Amino acid sequence: MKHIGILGGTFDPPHIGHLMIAEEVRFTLKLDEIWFVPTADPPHKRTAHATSKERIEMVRLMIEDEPAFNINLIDIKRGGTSYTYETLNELKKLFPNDQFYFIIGADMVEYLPHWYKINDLMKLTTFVGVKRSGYTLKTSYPIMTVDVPVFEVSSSDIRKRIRTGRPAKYLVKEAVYSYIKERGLYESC
Ligand SMILES: Nc1ncnc2c1ncn2[C@@H]1O[C@H](COP(=O)(O)OP(=O)(O)OP(=O)(O)O)[C@@H](O)[C@H]1O
Ligand SMILES: O=C(O)c1ccc[n+]([C@@H]2O[C@H](COP(=O)([O-])O)[C@@H](O)[C@H]2O)c1
Repeated sequence: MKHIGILGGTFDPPHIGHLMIAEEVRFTLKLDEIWFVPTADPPHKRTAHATSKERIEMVRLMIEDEPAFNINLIDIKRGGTSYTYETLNELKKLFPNDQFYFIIGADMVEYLPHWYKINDLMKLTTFVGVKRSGYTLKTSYPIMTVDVPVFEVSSSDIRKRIRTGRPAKYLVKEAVYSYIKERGLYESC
């Protein structure tokens, strides 16, 4: 049986906050692997600015040096709104012997009451909440928490920085930054 951490996200773009929480949770819970799962349409925010292909490529570039990190395209292949209940149902059918830990930042912990079929979803996975500036990990749902350094980095701030010509270079992996610049991503969004 493998213990697998899932980091679902829009990854528009993927940044060092994602890497940091994935590595802290992997280490603390002694997980075998972390799977980065890019969404098709995110359930609670507007569609991504970059295309699915671009977001997949950026995640690939971000994790290429890390053998314990993988990308899984289950949400993008299913298409439509990426409800985690559906993702976990599919994963449990495909990998019945493995145990999944769904990693979420505190903003998503606060949003848990609004998740699709949340009570059924709670039976399919263990949620692992991590701190995020401006949000609390207090919830009535039975989640685990892992202590992480608080990094204020967010994809929306990175997009805004690129649009307004402020520095974003060290908020993403070098290869991701080069990809963003080569393609001119986020310059006008
Ligand atoms: N700096 C961070 N610290 C802790 N958790 C984070 C951080 N950035 C993202 N996360 C978590 O990672 C998951 C995927 O995040 P997502 O891809 O939506 O990035 P984001 O930075 O939250 O994007 P945006 O700013 O566009 O909303 C979510 O559970 C989110 O809470
Ligand atoms: O299933 C839901 O209702 C639901 C609501 C909000 C977020 N999620 C999932 O949480 C992950 C992080 O979402 P986001 O929008 O912060 O990138 C991603 O995998 C989403 O599919 C899922």
